[in-house]
Amino acid sequence: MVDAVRVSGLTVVRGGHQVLRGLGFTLRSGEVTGLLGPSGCGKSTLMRALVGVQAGVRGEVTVLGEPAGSRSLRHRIGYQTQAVSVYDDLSVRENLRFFARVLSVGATRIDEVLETTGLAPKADAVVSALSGGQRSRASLAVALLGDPDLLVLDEPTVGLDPVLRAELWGTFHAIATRGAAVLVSSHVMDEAERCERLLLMREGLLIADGTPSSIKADAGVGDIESAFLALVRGGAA
Ligand SMILES: Nc1ncnc2c1ncn2[C@@H]1O[C@H](COP(=O)(O)OP(=O)(O)OP(=O)(O)O)[C@@H](O)[C@H]1O
Repeated sequence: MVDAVRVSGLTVVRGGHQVLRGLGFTLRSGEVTGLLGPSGCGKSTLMRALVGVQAGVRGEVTVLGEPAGSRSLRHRIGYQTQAVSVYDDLSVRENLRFFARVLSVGATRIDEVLETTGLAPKADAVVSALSGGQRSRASLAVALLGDPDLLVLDEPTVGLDPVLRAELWGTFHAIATRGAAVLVSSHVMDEAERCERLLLMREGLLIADGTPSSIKADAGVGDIESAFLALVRGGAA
């Protein structure tokens, strides 16, 4: 597998406080990596640094062989923020048409992302009439329009029921299988088992980087939540 992202010595200072404290890791194409940690530990800041929209970044962040934020990366990265990023008063298809024009993407891609996100039956529904999960999938559909090589998803499953969550994780894996690197953040530890690889964060530091099984085995416990607690108690951060 190819490294889609290489990060070393990544530090971000906001309001005089070190929000990220010298992180180093790589992300591989074809894998779903989970970014897990408690609220406020720096997950969104890290994601913004990868996408190239974070202020106050120090260290090296290379995405698809280019420095993060390079113009040439714009169409190669899909980013879903925590806020729903589609227009409420337009239908799903109208939103996709609008963003496809912005990205200079052909109309056939609209049908593909509707299929991938399971939104084809809701294509002509106005966004304001959709459920929370469907809105979240509409934002995901927009993030997928450019057929990105790196997909960065900030808490895409928050507030969704277990069935929808399982479906969305299936979608993330399908996207990775087609060759993209997928980074998904969550503060819910039980989502860890759905990832091929995990980055565990606490207070701006990376406290573990590995497969769910290797992290559990290293900590000598049976679940990621216990592994996280063992790492914290052992003084990893
Ligand atoms: N502009 C800013 N000035 C000062 N502190 C900031 C600023 N932006 C973020 N922070 C702090 O940086 C830390 C990390 O924030 P971030 O949003 O990255 O966390 P998170 O892990 O994504 O949290 P959540 O899971 O709640 O979204 C928080 O403690 C936050 O208060």
